[in-house]
Formats: sequence, C-alpha cells, structure tokens
Amino acid sequence: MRIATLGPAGTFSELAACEFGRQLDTYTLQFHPALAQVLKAIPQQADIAVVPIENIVEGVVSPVIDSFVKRPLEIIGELSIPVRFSLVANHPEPQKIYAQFVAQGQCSECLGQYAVPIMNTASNSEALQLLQQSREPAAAVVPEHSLKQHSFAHVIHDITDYAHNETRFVAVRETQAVTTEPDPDTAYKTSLLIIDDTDHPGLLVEHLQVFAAYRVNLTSLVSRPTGHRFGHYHFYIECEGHREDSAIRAALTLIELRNKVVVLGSYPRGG
Ligand SMILES: O=C(O)C(=O)C[C@]1(C(=O)O)C=C[C@@H](O)C=C1
Repeated sequence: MRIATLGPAGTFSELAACEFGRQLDTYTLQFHPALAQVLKAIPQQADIAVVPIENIVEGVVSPVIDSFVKRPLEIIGELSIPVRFSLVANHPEPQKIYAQFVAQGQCSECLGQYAVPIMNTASNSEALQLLQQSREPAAAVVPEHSLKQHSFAHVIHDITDYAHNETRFVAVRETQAVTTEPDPDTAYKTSLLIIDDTDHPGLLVEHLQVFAAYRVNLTSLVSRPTGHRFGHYHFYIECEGHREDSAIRAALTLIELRNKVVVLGSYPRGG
C-alpha cells in the first residue's frame, strides 16, 4: 500500500502515517511538500493519504476540509497523536522564526514574546530545514521528536500553549463505489458534508433537529464559507454511527430533501 503524507520526513504527519501503516500488511511512505499535494497524490501516486484534520486547540485544518468540498475523498480511518513543540535557534537573538502555519497557533504564547517576523512554512520539517540553511540569526518551531536526530545551539523545550496538545489525522482514499457492511462489534464514526445550495432562515436548525429527532449524536460541526457570498456556508459534520445505520440513513434522507449531502465515509472511531 502506498501512503502519501506531508514531508519532508520528520513531520507529525509521518508519525501518524506510520501508525496507520502498521495496521496494514506492508506499506511504503511517500512525502509531499504541502497538504494540497498530499491529497492530489491519490490515486495515481498513492493509494492512501494521511492528513491532519483537527487540532485540539486550533480546531479544524481548514485547507483539508475545504479540499473535501472541491474533491470528496473517502475517509477510512482516524487517529490522534500527541503534539509537542520546541523552539530551536542558531543564535540567542533570532531575527526571524520559521513556523508551520498550524504549529504557530499552538505555540502563540511563546512566539508572542518575540518581536520578530514569523515565516510560515508548509510543514514543521520545512521550518527545521530552513533554519539549518539559514546564515542569519534565526529560530524555528520544531517537533520535540526532531531533537533526537538534530542538535541546536539554543533550545527552549515544550513551548506548546496547552499541556495536552493533540492532533487528529484521517486516512483517505479515492471514493469507492461499494460501501462495506458495518462490523457489529466496531464503534463507527461517519463524516459528511452538507453543501449549502439553498440558503434560507433556519437552515442549520432544521438539519440539527433532524439529527436530534433520530438521536444521531454529532461529534463535530464546522461551518466553512463557500467562497461565493458572505453568509453562505458548507457544513462539515461528524457523527457517531455508520452510514448504513437506520437512524443515520433516515436523517440523511430528510436532509437531502433540502441540501446536497456528501458522505465522506464511515470508519472505526480512533483513540
Ligand atoms: O508539519 C507537521 O509536522 C505536520 O504533520 C502538520 C501538522 C498540521 O498541519 O496540523 C500536524 C500536527 C500539528 O498540529 C502541526 C502540524
């Protein structure tokens, strides 16, 4: 199985991809420099992509949710991993700090103490590489685990804002025509998109009432702007249960009368 993920090597995405890979017989890992390219690798270059979808503090990774609206992929699994960062530097007074765009938000308290520009990178490994190449006084926000392989002149350990920082990753593949039957002993989650093509007062309330009426428990609800007009949103929803469960089927049949629904997949609940 070919698994695409965010690189270069050393990212949290690599850790998550390896954990998914361990559940398979064999796998090969391939790295892509940005999340959009990781997802584009399916199906020609890779069978599965592993991407971050939500951080416990920063919320959803919006480029990933937005990409599902443009090109729905099938979510086949999820898992969470602990995320801890250090600030490393080649000089006691860095003049700039390299930080991945999601990592920056998770280390805001520490970074706020530096009155220097933050240079956003596509991955944590890219931040580390740019620091290693820099001839000027610079620093980078890097994963704690990268300190095992690299040494730096100046290190501030554990700069993450929250002690229990975690990021949830999903494994996705090209959508398959056939749905697999649920295993009765497995607890599932289902991810779906409600595409807002007929905005009207009370639209979200109506959808939520349908889920409540069928006792479908939502575990995530995110509105993302459609990019067409202010006030128009798509909804990314996760709920407990399998798409083949009668309650979820009935709820989605009703919602589909008003809006387009795209089921992204039903997969075992991750720890
Ligand atoms: O750059 C990395 O190490 C990643 O795997 C990406 C990513 C993300 O985009 O959420 C993964 C985990 C952390 O939340 C920060 C960065």
